[in-house]
Amino acid sequence: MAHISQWLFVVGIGWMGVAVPGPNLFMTIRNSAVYGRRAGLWTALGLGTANLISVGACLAGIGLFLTEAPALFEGVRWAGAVFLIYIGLRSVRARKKEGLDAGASGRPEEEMSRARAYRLGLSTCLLNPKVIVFFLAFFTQIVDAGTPLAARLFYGATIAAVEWAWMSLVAGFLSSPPVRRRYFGVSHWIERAMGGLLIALGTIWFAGG
Ligand SMILES: NC(=[NH2+])NCCC[C@H](N)C(=O)O
Repeated sequence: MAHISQWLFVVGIGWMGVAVPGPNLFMTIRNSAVYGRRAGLWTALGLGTANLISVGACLAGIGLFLTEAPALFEGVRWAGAVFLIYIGLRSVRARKKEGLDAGASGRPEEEMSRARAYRLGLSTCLLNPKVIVFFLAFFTQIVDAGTPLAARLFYGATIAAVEWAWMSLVAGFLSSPPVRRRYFGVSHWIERAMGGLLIALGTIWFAGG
């Protein structure tokens, strides 16, 4: 029973980390609002995969290595900042999409391949060094020192699943035909707004935030 309550605690902590607005969320909103359900769901899958990779890296001690080697950590942070600003700049220049229907079928209006959506989710999350820091803190401070490796793996996988599930819900909601019809005419503004937020985050990362 103690295990179930600890696991529920992990679900809660994971959800809190996931629900805080950040690049992962902005990328999910952008891709699902502009490119439709398929793109949103594949982005969520990419984010979930990246979480698993970060969990693995932390458990293998690579995470600690990253935070102990400031140059490496800075490298990831800078790469992440460049990436966010690049995607952000492409997004703020988005034009109104002419000649497309309101997506009643829920199909993507503009094509974004599954692979591209997946890669965007994966890179957004992998290039965010804070995700590694989150997992390190989680494994060293929240889960106690005596927690066996198998339980750690399971808890890490739980957090990855929470991220995947939450972002899939966001994507599913934004791309559902009734919701989509409401904002369809202004979806380029959603793309621009998300682009602005990505640029802002990238700039903050450059500044060391
Ligand atoms: N499991 C995590 N803490 N994932 C990081 C997600 C951070 C934040 N929710 C974002 O949208 O960027």
